Amino acid sequence: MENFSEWFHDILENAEIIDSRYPIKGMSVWLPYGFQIRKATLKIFRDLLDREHDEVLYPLLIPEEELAKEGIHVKGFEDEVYWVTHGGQKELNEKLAIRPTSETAMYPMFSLWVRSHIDLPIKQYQVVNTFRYETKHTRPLIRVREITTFAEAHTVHSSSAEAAKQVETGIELYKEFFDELGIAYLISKRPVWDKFPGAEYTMAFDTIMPDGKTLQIATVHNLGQTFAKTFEITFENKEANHEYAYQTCYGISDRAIAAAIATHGDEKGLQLPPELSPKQITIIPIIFKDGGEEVMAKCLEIKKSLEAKGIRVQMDTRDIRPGKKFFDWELKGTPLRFELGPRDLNNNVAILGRRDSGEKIETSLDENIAEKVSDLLVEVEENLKSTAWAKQEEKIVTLDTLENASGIVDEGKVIKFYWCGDEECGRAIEEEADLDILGINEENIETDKLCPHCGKPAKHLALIAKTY
Ligand SMILES: Nc1ncnc2c1ncn2[C@@H]1O[C@H](COS(=O)(=O)NC(=O)[C@@H](N)CS)[C@@H](O)[C@H]1O
Ligand SMILES: [Mg+2]
Ligand SMILES: [Zn+2]
Repeated sequence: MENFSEWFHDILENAEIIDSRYPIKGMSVWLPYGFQIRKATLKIFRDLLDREHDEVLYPLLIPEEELAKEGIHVKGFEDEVYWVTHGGQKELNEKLAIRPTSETAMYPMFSLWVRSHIDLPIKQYQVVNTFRYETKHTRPLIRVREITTFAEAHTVHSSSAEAAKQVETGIELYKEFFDELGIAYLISKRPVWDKFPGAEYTMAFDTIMPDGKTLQIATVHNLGQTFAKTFEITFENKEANHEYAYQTCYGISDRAIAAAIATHGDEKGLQLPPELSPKQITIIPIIFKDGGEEVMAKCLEIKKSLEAKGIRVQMDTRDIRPGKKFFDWELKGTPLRFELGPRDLNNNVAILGRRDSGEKIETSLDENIAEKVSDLLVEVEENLKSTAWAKQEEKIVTLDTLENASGIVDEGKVIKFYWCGDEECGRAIEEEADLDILGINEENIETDKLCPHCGKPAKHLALIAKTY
């Protein structure tokens, strides 16, 4: 893990997650194994969003006129938008943007739908691919040009308070989502100069990758009435007056999968929380020349009992030596394995192996194996999550001064510091340390400490780091 970037690229290839040799920079192919992980991730995500959102689907293409309507928004994306200019041989009379995100696809429709406060709130989400002509160094899953797993939620409200509350709901949903992926995260309010184009404020989730750099894995934006004014989304309120609506939007992407791979992976390869892992246990019959049939029969019986309990199980019956099988499934990150040989059968025992702790647990075959496996899977899930949070805690240092900030960050740390919150000061801090202020992690704290840069009274605890 010393060279995380190399480890990350290798694991995507060796565990057959994606193939980034697709002949367009920043675009890759989801391979079968990776696709199953993506599918499991989206199932977790949809189960959460479906609690109070409607899943929908909007067109990929956006008329230039709509994309350009909101000045700050289009400014923020003008260097990243891909355009469609032709239909067949014919040049289109209006360029069409390929969605970099879908505000300008959705909000003209909201404008058609919203008339009265009884039409509100609208809470929709879609899981689509979006396209951004990223000019910074692209990396598979981390900074891509086709964001294949862009899950964007957009909500419309009849009051500013309700929109602010929805931002909090979005944050809670994402906390649950990342908790299920066992990913540790930091939540901060992005500095004003780094918020989403057109938003009033942006709340962001960052995770500390093994190399100490932080990755923005989700954002929740309070859009205020800016887009409602641009797209004429107005409603008749209870007092029969017309008001502009209040909006939020929030999203995650392929980075959620990148973060799960990075968080739980190790020198042996991929490691996945049981909910994400395509298979949760591999049964490995240890076959010698004699006693093979009984071993196979027992293994099949165990496989059936696991499947009956809804456990995703596979049996590795390849004619290769067991050690190679262990290696392969450790590389693929399968949480558990079940080994059974003729001698074990005679002693009426089997071995359950844990990928996370390396533990080998001798188990009587008279036990309820399916129950034991279910319990172990819960233990593995808890262990992976608590390990991730412990690792994150180790990487955060709270400092009174930013003197040696870049040196400390180079050791793979994230710095929490007392900040005045002023933009000019913040930008100067970033400039001097050549780092990014992630934002305010604890707002309006009680402290008599002074801002390390400008000496004004500190108002918040902020985070600063090297970022992806
Ligand atoms: N090039 C990229 N590759 C992978 N993920 C990305 C990329 N650009 C953005 N993301 C992810 O997508 C999330 C949402 O993107 S965003 O620009 O911050 N916000 C929006 O687009 C809003 N419409 C909410 S969906 C980001 O928090 C980040 O995690
Ligand atoms: Mg970007
Ligand atoms: Zn200051």
